[in-house]
Amino acid sequence: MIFNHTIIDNLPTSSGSLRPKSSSLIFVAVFIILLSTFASGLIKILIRQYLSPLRRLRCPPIPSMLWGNLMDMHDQENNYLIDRWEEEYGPVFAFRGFLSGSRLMTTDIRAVAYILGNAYDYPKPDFVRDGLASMAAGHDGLLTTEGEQHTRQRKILQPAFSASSLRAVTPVFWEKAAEIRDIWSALAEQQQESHRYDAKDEKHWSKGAKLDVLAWLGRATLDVIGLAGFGYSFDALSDNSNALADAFAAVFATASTFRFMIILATWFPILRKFRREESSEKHMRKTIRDISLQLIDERRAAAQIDAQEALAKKSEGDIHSYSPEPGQARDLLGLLMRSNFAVASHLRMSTSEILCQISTFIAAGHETSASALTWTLYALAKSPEVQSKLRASFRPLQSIPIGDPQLDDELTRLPYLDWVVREVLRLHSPVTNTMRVCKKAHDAIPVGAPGGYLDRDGQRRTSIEIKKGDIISVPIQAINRSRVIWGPDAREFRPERWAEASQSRCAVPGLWSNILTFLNGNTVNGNRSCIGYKFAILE
Ligand code: HEM
Repeated sequence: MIFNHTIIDNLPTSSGSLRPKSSSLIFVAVFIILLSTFASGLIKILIRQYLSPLRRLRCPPIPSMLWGNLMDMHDQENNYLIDRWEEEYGPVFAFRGFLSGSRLMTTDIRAVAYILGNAYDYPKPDFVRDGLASMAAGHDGLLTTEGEQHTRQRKILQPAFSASSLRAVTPVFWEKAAEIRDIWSALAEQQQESHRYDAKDEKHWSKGAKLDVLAWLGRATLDVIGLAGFGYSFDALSDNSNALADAFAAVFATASTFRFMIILATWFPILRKFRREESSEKHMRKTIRDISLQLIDERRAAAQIDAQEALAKKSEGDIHSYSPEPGQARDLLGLLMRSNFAVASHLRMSTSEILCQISTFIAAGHETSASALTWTLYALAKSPEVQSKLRASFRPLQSIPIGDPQLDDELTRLPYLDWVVREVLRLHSPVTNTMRVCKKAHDAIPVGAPGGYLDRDGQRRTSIEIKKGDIISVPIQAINRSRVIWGPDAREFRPERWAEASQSRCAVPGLWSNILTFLNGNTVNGNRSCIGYKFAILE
């Protein structure tokens, strides 16, 4: 009886009132409420985990009852752990999460297609959405919304990624590519000069220069999304100590550290409120918010006139179309602002939604592209013969000046460039996996592997039983590199594979190029594929 004991402890020993101190009572009451909330939460988790049909799946050994396989998964290099598990347990198995709860992991492409094709029945788990929302100024951004709100937002934003809209932003890619080329050339020159000066040793020339390529490309892609999406100049490349670029780099670097608090907050949402926020994160959020408000303010008047003119010209039926008028801005900000004044509710976005979209697109559109470009340079540096072939394929285009649209067209028609881009994005997917949760009371996910898979009791099964609340991991990178799917050389960087008919017939349910890098979806039950994939490929 902790409660009584505490009250008795509060009784005055000599004279005075016999009433216990009210502050102690409140403290004890709060403590008991917290303890019972925690205990009932824990019991619920344990019961749910015990009843989960995923317990019937085969699973790797569990190194810790508390953290399951989570620490091993965090520490693995390049997702090879998942490859090993797939080799040992087949395309359908479970790994263990917090308190050893079973989570589904599947590389079976039919099962993955089913999960991604029913995106509103299999959304991102709440703890993932909360994490993304904290980067994106709230829960109203495209990455985190669900159902009708998500469908509406995607329809409004889609025209920003049409062929003609992307053609209009191509000069930004050229401009930033030239800028980073000049910066790197100058830095390399400086380093070589200093080597020569310091060591007076010609051999240093052959060592080349050291550059933090990922950090520089992060700055370049931040500039690109700012200009191409919102007509805003972050000047991250030209400003050596750009605070926003540094803040983004710090946020993404800390996101990759294993933190017990994050795991606990997965299951106890109240703890998310006490999450220690890095100062870089705070700074990033505040800067983006200030910039977004400034952008909204600047474009509000123009958007209002745009919307009124469109309304005056259109008949009632036309008001329900999504396409901007000829001459109207098709960049992201233009579409967002016009939607703020839309008459039809299914075309309208609130100011809070617009604020979230701006930070969503800045975050989703720049780190992923920087990572893809860094891996491209890495792959080319490791394969000098691919580098030579690629360079040779560009030579015939040397006479076409940069800025001439013919050059853009010719580049998109170069087969070797196309294979290199596909191969980098297959082998080095910047998003290595994603998570989903089952929202249906019960479901059976179909499996395509011939003969199905073996469960823990050695029984063959052709579908995966799953219950509401069960968590699924979609291992994007493991599927892109699976030897079962791509053959024995799956982990080699070999652009020529894309010339072989067998590869293009590969049945991975990806949005682009039969790889899972940009995920997939369908318009009926949720399309969560990357809306910016064409932008990224051009970039
Ligand atoms: C190589 C670069 C990129 C890669 C590998 C990539 C990959 C992905 C992936 C895997 C998703 C799905 C995430 C999930 O549901 O779990 C996604 C979603 C998204 N991406 Fe990309 N992305 C890239 C570039 C871009 C760019 C350049 C933009 C914007 C200009 C962008 C904007 C978005 C948005 C807004 C979503 C959310 C879509 C939705 O849920 O409806 N991405 N991306």
